[in-house]
Amino acid sequence: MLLTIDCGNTNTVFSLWEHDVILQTWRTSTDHRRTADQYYVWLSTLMQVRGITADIRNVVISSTVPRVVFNLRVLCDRYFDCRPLVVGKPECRLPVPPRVEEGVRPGPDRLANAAGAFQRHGGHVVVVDFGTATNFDVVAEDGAYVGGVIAPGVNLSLEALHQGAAALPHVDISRPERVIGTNTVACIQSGVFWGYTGLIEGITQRIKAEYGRPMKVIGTGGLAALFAQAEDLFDEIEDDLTMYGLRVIHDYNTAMTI
Ligand SMILES: Nc1ncnc2c1ncn2[C@@H]1O[C@H](COP(=O)(O)OP(=O)(O)O)[C@@H](O)[C@H]1O
Ligand SMILES: CC(C)(COP(=O)(O)O)[C@@H](O)C(=O)NCCC(=O)O
Ligand SMILES: [K+]
Repeated sequence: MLLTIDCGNTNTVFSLWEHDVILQTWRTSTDHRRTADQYYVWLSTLMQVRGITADIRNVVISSTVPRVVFNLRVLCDRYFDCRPLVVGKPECRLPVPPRVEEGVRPGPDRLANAAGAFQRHGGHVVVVDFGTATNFDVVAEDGAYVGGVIAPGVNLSLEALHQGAAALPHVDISRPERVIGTNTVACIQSGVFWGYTGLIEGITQRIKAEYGRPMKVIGTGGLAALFAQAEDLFDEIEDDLTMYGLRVIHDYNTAMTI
């Protein structure tokens, strides 16, 4: 069985695949101090709860936090008896290499998104990925990741307001009906929700204008659905896009070694 691991700056997500479908997905906070043994106890307990007896033999990792990769490698070696494919490392080949400036290392999450988006939609795609950062990943006609935009993430912005302004409380994101807030919380929610709606609209429009061809806009990450309520921001929402991209990269590497 294949395990795909998407480690972001906030959360680390594990998806277990049975053939072409994701059987289960589990999420834990990202912490580079977590050991291989801790991961395994956590993962095997969750599998037991679901009655899954998995024979994991293949693992693919995308990590935007380099430090956690060490313990994830130990997990694979000690418990799954395999060497994981780590996206961004030289031994992990990509179906289509990125076209960016010399020496730039695009986030592995962005490379996985590009691989997944190309497989599903062909090229000419913008992926809007709501994580710790809000990323826009541009995928060209041939499937190459060709760059994009990195904006501060929604929760990071909310947290920054709280940290930086003594009188502003911590607020959770939600969609306010009105733009003009009549209390502090409503004002913050409006600023962040409608502010990000404008950011997504504005940046996708500018990307399309610069790219010069019609493009599909795919939203992914936990908050995509919330923003989709606001306006017509996305052509599709695909929560599993990064995981699917990891699977595509795995299949490509397997085919190359046969
Ligand atoms: N459905 C949701 N509602 C509210 N916040 C969410 C939701 N999904 C994710 N988040 C928040 O969005 C932020 C980014 O989440 P995540 O996608 O896990 O980021 P990363 O991939 O960078 O680790 C986190 O602060 C997380 O708590
Ligand atoms: C922009 C990111 C921090 C987003 O990561 P995430 O929000 O998923 O943790 C990540 O893609 C990254 O570290 N990128 C490296 C720089 C680049 O992509 O150009
Ligand atoms: K991510």
